[in-house]
Amino acid sequence: MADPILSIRNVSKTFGEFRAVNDVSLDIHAGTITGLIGPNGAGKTTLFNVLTGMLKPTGGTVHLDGQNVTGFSPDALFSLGLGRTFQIPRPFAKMSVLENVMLSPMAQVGERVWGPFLGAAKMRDQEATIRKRAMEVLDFVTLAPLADQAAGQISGGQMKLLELARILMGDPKLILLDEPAAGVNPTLTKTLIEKIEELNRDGKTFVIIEHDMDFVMQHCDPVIALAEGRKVFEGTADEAQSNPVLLDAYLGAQVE
Ligand SMILES: Nc1ncnc2c1ncn2[C@@H]1O[C@H](COP(=O)(O)OP(=O)(O)OP(=O)(O)O)[C@@H](O)[C@H]1O
Repeated sequence: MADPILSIRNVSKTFGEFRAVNDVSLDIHAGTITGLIGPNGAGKTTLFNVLTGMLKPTGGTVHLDGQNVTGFSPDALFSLGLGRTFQIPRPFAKMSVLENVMLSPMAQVGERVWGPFLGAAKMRDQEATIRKRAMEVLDFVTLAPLADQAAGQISGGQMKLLELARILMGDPKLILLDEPAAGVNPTLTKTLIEKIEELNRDGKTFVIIEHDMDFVMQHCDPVIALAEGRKVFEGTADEAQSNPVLLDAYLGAQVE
């Protein structure tokens, strides 16, 4: 098998005495949609926070495409092609949907790098380019009709699509989604899944935290389970559904 796009070795994160993530090792392979499951408090979001540079691990290493990126900042990781969305989206509520996408960190990186060297006309050109790209991305996630609406006024599901649009501005190769389907109506969930699968066919790799087991079993492979900070299962969706321990402890009635 090809080298993993993301390689996590013995990663731990403690808060005081409490081990939220405990010695987790796993590989994410390019082109997959990995489902990360586990009960509340298992450490899934904490692991995402470590992988995306929002928290520094207490121990262990993270390699992205073979490069040791342990402890890198979220900006640096985003520049290297790692995008993530949050369990609860936090758009700039008073700005328009389009402005939120135009403010994506990747567009900002461009501005930081080029801004001081560009004349006013070139800056306008660059803004036009960012605007055009933002509209394309909004069109892709089906939000183009809402481009001028205040981001605080769209639905929770539309905010999740907006988050996806923001990270797509950076053209990431690896996308981590934290509970994309939570609180989203079935129609928008369907749209979101279609977009994830389309992006995946185009070569993007996903890791998805999700409590909705139908979502995980139908769209994720492999499936990895955490419990009390540790990795307790790794296998295919079929194996997950027939694993007695997992079924009993983490999937329960949801699968039946
Ligand atoms: N900043 C923090 N300080 C102290 N404890 C924390 C902090 N962040 C998370 N924890 C604790 O770490 C544990 C793991 O939390 P985490 O949010 O990673 O779990 P999760 O698997 O994502 O849960 P959920 O499915 O409910 O989102 C929880 O007990 C949580 O209270």
